Formats: sequence, C-alpha cells, structure tokens
Amino acid sequence: MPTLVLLRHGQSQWNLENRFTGWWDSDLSDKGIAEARAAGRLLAEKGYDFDRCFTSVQTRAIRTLHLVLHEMERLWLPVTKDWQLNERHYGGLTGLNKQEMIDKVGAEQVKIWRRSFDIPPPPLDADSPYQLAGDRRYAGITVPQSESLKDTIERVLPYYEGEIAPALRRGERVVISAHGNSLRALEKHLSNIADADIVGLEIPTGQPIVYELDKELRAIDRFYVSER
Ligand SMILES: O=C(O)[C@@H](CO)OP(=O)(O)O
Repeated sequence: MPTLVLLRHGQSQWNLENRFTGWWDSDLSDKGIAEARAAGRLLAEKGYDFDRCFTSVQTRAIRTLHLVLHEMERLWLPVTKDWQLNERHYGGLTGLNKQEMIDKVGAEQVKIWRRSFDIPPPPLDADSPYQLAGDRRYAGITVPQSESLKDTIERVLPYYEGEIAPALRRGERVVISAHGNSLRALEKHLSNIADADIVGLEIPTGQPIVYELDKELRAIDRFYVSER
C-alpha cells in the first residue's frame, strides 16, 4: 500500500513573530529546530522509513527535512527540491504582522486572505523589499505577485502528479517537507475536500501526517504519526 508522509516545517522565525511569510525565506526558530528533530525521532521510533524525499526551495522546509533525516540516519536519501512546493505567495501582506492587520481591517477580512479558497491577498508592490525577481533560485520562472489557495493548487498538483505520484506508484515510500498552504493544496486533493470546507483545515508545524493510499492513490486513511 503506497504510504505518503506530509510534514509542515517547524516553527519559523516569522511564524514566531506572527508575520505573513509566503515566499519570503524565513529560517527556522529555535523551537522550529527542536520540532523538526522531534519529528525525526518520532518517525524513527515508530518504524517509518523512506525511499524518496521532496521539498520546496525554501530554507525552513529544506532544513526541517534535513533535521528529520539526520535523526533517522537517512541524510543520504535522494531529495528533490522544487519551487512548486513553496508556500502560497502572500502578496502585499508579506512581512506584515497578522494581529496588526486584524486590528486594522478586521478578523473577517484577514481570515478570507488566510483561508479562503480563491481570494488572493492584494499583490506585492513593485518596489517592495520582499520582491524576489532577482533571487537566483527563481531564475527562469515568473514569481507570482500573490496567490490564492486555488492558484497554489494549480502549481502544486501538476508537480505532485508529474513527479511524486509516479514514485508512489513504483512503491517508493515518500516524505514531503513543505508548508501550511502547499500541504493544504495537496490534502484537498488527496482527501477530496470541497472548496467550501478547505477553510477549516489547519496544519500544525512539525507534526508528520501519514496518508495510506490505494492503488489509484486515493486516501484510505490519514492520521498524525503522534496519534498511533
Ligand atoms: O505566513 C504564512 O506564509 C502562512 C504559514 O505560516 O501563514 P497562514 O497560517 O496565514 O497561512
């Protein structure tokens, strides 16, 4: 039975500071490092092992994966990094404080920006210090200026179908270290969650989630490794 483990990175410095992050490359906080190590120890203790690893091109997800694999004595496993697994781009909200925005525009609007299916945040200003156009890791791609969850799904799913699903069909055990919203995009597909219901899905940092899949890669079971 194909098994897929999803892992949201440990707490980042900007998670700690309660700032909208998206594609900005905020590294892990000390707590995030501890969460990642604990996740690796938990996976090893419960007997999990992997053949292939996938992550984004963002430091917090890559570093989480490395810390996990180090704890599992599996740093030698093949790792594929791709921008299509990046966090949803937070547009003009990037860098702002979430509580300050709630105080300014109200909790309802902030919830729409954070969790709605197809309403993107306002675009990033052309002269914003958070523009990534000159970042070498994004050479050759058009960096979005803002993304809704729907936009995120439109780049996460083709990557899953093209690169990850074939590995699962070959019987490889796969772990994906990624982000709250790139994983919500994937979970929406795997668990067949309706557009209106995806607003309720929250994914905690550093808690590995197991998907047991059938031959057609439909979810048979989904649980947190810590629960069983
Ligand atoms: O800031 C972000 O990029 C994300 C994940 O940390 O936040 P949110 O919970 O609002 O999707």
